[in-house]
Amino acid sequence: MPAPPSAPLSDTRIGLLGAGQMARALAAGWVRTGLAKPGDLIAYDPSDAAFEAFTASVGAGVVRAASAAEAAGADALLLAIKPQYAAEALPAAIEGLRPETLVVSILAGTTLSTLAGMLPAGQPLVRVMPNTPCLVGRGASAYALGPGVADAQGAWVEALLSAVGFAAQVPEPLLDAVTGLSGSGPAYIYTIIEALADGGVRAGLPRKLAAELALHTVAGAAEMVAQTGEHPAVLREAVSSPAGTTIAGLGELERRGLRAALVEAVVTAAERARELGRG
Ligand SMILES: NC(=O)C1=CN([C@@H]2O[C@H](COP(=O)(O)OP(=O)(O)OC[C@H]3O[C@@H](n4cnc5c(N)ncnc54)[C@H](O)[C@@H]3O)[C@@H](O)[C@H]2O)C=CC1
Ligand SMILES: O=C(O)[C@@H]1CCC=N1
Repeated sequence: MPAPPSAPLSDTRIGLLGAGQMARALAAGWVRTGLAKPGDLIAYDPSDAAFEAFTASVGAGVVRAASAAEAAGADALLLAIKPQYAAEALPAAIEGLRPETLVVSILAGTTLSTLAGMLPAGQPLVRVMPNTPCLVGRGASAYALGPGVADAQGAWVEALLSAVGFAAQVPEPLLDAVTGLSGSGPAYIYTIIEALADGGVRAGLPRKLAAELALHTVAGAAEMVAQTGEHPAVLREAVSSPAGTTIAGLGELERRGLRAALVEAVVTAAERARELGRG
């Protein structure tokens, strides 16, 4: 598990521009791990429904900012709006930004250079690609620091992301591939869990049991890779008896192209992130 956050981190007020799915997952994860108190989170979202869902997930005491500028007046500002709305939403936030406020963007595709062009010159800026399992402390995030980010600010971002899962610093050009793999990846795995359960039902299991077995099989297999450090192929071979059931099932996966489908899903999502970045 990640190291606990240090005391100064927990004193930082974080503004959020947008309080939707990903903002909620991060903020609830920070509160859950003790990194932030709900009252340190100041969110601006024009949607009442989004803010209500945010409060329900993160905890009573989160502050609803009356304007984007108010949220931007915190010590750091998380940009958690859709990439398509950035140009429209950012000017309202800029009024509240102080020159030293760290801006942390989770916008898919939108580059540091594009964001810098929409912010005051020299504003410290970090681009992050998190994923929704941050909500339960099992996120997978990567981040790239913009020019002018102080070492302490970089360390703060690393701590912020490590508190809710795995975090890695990468060169910015890799972030679109990160988006295709871990940003979008939870959705691929949910599909796999659902399909495994459907298979169980087709093979005769009651739905509830099939869903439980599918979930624990995926979680257990991931934990095996993590804890043994073995290559997945080695672990797969250990399940596959000669002329047994597994090799018969794996044959179907190969024939129907599961491996190629997953590779193409990641590559296509990464390309879509690049397209979003081109506007
Ligand atoms: N959902 C995910 O799994 C991930 C999403 N992201 C990124 O996170 C960002 C947000 O995505 P989601 O949370 O999925 O979207 P979402 O639609 O759930 O949340 C966006 C929120 O922004 C609000 N909003 C719209 N206009 C606004 C404005 N002018 N000022 C403030 N808030 C405004 C909307 O009401 C909405 O609640 C996107 O840029 C996406 O690329 C990154 C990683 C994973
Ligand atoms: O689907 C999307 O565009 C966002 C970015 C990564 C996950 N969700």
